[in-house]
Amino acid sequence: MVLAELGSRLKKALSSVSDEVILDEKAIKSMINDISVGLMESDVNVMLVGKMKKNIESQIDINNLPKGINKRNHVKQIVFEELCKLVDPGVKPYQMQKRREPNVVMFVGLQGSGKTTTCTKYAMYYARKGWRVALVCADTFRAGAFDQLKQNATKANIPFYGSYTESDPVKLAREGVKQFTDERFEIIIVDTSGRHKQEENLFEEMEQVSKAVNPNDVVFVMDSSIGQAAQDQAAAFKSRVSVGSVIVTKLDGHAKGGGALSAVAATSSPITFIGTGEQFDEFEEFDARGFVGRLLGMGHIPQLLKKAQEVMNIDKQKQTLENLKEGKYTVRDMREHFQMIMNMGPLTQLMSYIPGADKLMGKGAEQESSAQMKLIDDHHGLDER
Ligand SMILES: Nc1nc2c(ncn2[C@@H]2O[C@H](COP(=O)(O)OP(=O)(O)OP(=O)(O)O)[C@@H](O)[C@H]2O)c(=O)[nH]1
Repeated sequence: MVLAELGSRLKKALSSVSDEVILDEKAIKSMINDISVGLMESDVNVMLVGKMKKNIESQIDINNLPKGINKRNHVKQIVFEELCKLVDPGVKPYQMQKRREPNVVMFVGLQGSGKTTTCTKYAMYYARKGWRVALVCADTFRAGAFDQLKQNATKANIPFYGSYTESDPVKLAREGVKQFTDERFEIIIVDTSGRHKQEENLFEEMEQVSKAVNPNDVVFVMDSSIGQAAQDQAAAFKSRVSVGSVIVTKLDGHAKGGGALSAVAATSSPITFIGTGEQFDEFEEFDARGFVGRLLGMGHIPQLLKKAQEVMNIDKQKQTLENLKEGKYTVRDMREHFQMIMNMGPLTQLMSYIPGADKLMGKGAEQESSAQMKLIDDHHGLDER
């Protein structure tokens, strides 16, 4: 689970609302304080935390609640909504469109933010949903960038375009987009160069590539380890190209993730996905309510259903149901079901969509179940060979 530390801190603070014998002003104050400290330890900006604190306080008048209202649920709901506001700028991101022209998406960000890896994760995400997706490498700055994209794309089975000899990123981007447009691809992803710092050369190159390919969306990829400094970085990129969405990476490894997410939201940029690991399936759609719900251990059933629908072959399921009615369930059926569950992503991620599952799965249990799933996976691999 991403931001596990912040999650357990927030859960503990909220559980005091259920556990206190008398829910009075003092108990509420202590809960708000605990939540604020937890957020600040996750590098959320002090001003944002202060604003959230005031908003919560102004909505909870514990001594004058209308009759019939469940005090504890009322308090929890207010806290939940305010936490959602911290990571939700309320701006709609670009939606892919099925039409004659392709959806061109340009990726920008600093070097090492995870751009190239994220391009592949993004491409795979849409390819799994049935879109015809291709990748263009317009990064001529970093030696080995094309090789990396080529390797990733080959592994993920995504067509790609790039060159070992061409040094003009604008030419490469234009040619790649033209080739895939002619070949009727529906989503063309252009990976651009990064630099160590936000510097003029990077921004100029970005603007030129953007002019050449006229993207429908510009995705800014940002490493969560920079915490609240994300606000300045996102604002700097936004001021030079029309950033339409943000992907925050490496949320698996950094305690400052909360700071990064809230800082991006503060620039009114919608976060569309988060990166939660180096593997291509460690990539999640970002939905503020679902994210906060999972952080607080409330789960997110709609997302679980969506994931199941993505990997399910409905016709096959109907057949299995018919077979089950007749009492037939073969080892092949069982293997297919295990495979389907594994295609839904890491088990720990799935469990976080189930309300209260965090209580059932301690850290040891998490590791054990991933190991068990790996065993099944290995066994399945053997079977295939
Ligand atoms: N833990 C973790 N590692 C990630 C994630 N996303 C990317 N990485 C790793 O971060 C490192 C840098 O990723 P790249 O994709 O090469 O970064 P980049 O931004 O394309 O770098 P340039 O092409 O040099 O601009 C690699 O080791 C990736 O495996 C993530 O969500 N979690």
